[in-house]
Amino acid sequence: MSDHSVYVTNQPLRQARTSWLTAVETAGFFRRRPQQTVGVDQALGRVTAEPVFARHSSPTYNAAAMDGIAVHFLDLAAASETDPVVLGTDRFAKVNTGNAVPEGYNAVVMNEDIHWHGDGSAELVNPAPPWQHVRTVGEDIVATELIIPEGHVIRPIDLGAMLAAGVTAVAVRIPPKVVIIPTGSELIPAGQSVQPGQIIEFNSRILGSTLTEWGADVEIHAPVSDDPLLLRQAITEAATSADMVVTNAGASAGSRDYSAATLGELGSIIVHGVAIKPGKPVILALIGDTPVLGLPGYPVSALLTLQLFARDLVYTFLGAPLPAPQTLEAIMSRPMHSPMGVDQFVRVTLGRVGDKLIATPSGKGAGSVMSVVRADGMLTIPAGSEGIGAGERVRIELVRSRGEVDATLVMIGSHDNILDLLANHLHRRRPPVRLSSAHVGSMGGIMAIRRGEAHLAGSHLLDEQSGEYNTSFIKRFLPDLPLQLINLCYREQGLLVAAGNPLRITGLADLADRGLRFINRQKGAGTRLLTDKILRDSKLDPHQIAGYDREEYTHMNVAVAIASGSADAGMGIRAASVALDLDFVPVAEERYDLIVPAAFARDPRVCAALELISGDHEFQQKIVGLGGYNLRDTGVVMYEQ
Ligand SMILES: Nc1nc2c(c(=O)[nH]1)N[C@H]1C(S)=C(S)[C@@H](COP(=O)(O)OP(=O)(O)OC[C@H]3O[C@@H](n4cnc5c(N)ncnc54)[C@H](O)[C@@H]3O)O[C@H]1N2
Ligand code: MOO
Repeated sequence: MSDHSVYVTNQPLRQARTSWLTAVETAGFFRRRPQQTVGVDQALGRVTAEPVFARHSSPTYNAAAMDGIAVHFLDLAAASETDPVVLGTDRFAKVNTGNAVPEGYNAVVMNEDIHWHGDGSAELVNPAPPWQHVRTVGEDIVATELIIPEGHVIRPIDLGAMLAAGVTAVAVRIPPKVVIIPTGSELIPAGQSVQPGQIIEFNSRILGSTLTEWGADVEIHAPVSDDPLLLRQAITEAATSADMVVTNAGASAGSRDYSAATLGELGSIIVHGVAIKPGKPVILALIGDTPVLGLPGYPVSALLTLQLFARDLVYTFLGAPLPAPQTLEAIMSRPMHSPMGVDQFVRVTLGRVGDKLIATPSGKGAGSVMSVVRADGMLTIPAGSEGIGAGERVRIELVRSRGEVDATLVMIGSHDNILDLLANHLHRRRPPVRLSSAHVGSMGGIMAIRRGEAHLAGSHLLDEQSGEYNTSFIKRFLPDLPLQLINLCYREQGLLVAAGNPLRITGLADLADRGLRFINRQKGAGTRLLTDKILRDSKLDPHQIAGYDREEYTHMNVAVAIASGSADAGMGIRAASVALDLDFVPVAEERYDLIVPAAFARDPRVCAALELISGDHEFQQKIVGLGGYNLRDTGVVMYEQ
């Protein structure tokens, strides 16, 4: 193996795409375009390689379009209510819908318009225009007519048109064969128990299914461990047998990242390193005339770079048109910083609140699969921009339909485990309602309501002076907004500790005394205020608590930190301890309410949520099953202004 120092450049995206597509084209990749003939029954979703013309007309004969009698239209020319025409049995023929209209006839009269005489003759009171109720030869398709053009993705209706026109086989493109090679010694197959340092191999399925959706013929290679010889062997074989190869991971400059060195030896590297985030270390190479993409290991980086650099290749190889992106203009709910010189791709959720379409980042980190699961669209912050300000207009490329976006209920504020239940029950309704919930703490929710960016906010802010929940904060921060405060639940707050409470933690004082590791919630979270109140009540200084500055955004993130041993205790709801089999030291019961602005009280999405909360017994039983909830006031209006 040659010198392992790898030089990752930072090419602008546009330049990288141009060099890549030019190199692939020059190599002759797009000239291959193999084709085959398949039966129409096998043709759904395939791309036509040649235009399809009608072999014969449809209908192939003049067909009755109604049940009735075939007549000669001239015989009825003089018919009227006052002077009906009576046709003898030799002047008409009975026909059913679809029957051939016999020679000598050129119109059909419906049964409903015939008065039958006892001798079998037919009395008619209306004239008939020529070819009335007749589907004439070629009315639908005329022999030799173009049915579908070349480069067309065959749909169910196209199959019918081809068969109707006598076409039983069709020339289609052979899809490009793509071999995906996951790499990394840490990868194990899904379904096995995972040891520390091991990663379930799932990227190949994201990448493979995406390629399949585009029309490629995908083969997934078994994961190759970080061994340059094995990698070299796998890539060499794949490049011989496939039209395109995708390797995954080992793309950057780590001591076990062999992709670039291997591809450099086997072929030529066109690009290594693009000024995008995520996805920077992507490698674009050619082995002979076979494109090989070395995608970064992080799932979001891998998917994004596949979209940026493989999609055009698959569609062009197939001769199919690239689907046009669907875009929408939205308003950014919070500022997004972006490094200069880098095209940054931000996954966002969208929600229509009042007359505004609000975009909110759905999560960050190139390793966050859920940021893509949740996303409704993608925002690109171009290289020349330092970021987007809150309230700024942005153009979003949709990954979901507008209908789904419009059916989204936007809830911003405090996190509670009930929200996952709510999301599922709302989605079960017909028509479904999608819940987009951003967990930014109770104060964050109140502010989102103030800016008109959420339909609902969950809040559990205790006013220490009055001992009341939420009302004083609403009066202060939402003074002029007509709204209702509706109770969702009472819930137990306490210290989440490891199963069995091995450290015998009884309260925050134990943490201070024994130097145990705490994990906190973010500023503005109701749970954070509760922690601070308890510290004050117990005359403890936050500085005495190790980990006071370590912040998480949800109860479940606090719980998982304790379950994984990275902290000894954290404040949270009982349901989070139940969910992860932790122990729970109760501290307080608190009230959790929903702020419902009057402007949205009749919104169908809001009504659906409120109906579930206050009226659905099964839903309420599920809440109780989570542990630590009391529903004595659920659905009750606690305050109104
Ligand atoms: N010193 C530097 N470190 C890193 C740089 C850099 O420029 N200098 N770049 C960072 C960026 S940006 C990215 S993106 C990552 C990508 O690096 P690799 O392509 O070498 O990927 P790995 O480190 O091997 O893996 C990253 C991550 O993804 C997991 N993974 C990999 N394959 C799969 C799979 N098939 N299924 C599921 N998960 C997978 C892997 O286990 C790692 O956790 O490098 C940064 N570092
Ligand atoms: O490019 Mo990496 O994908 O930013 O994380």
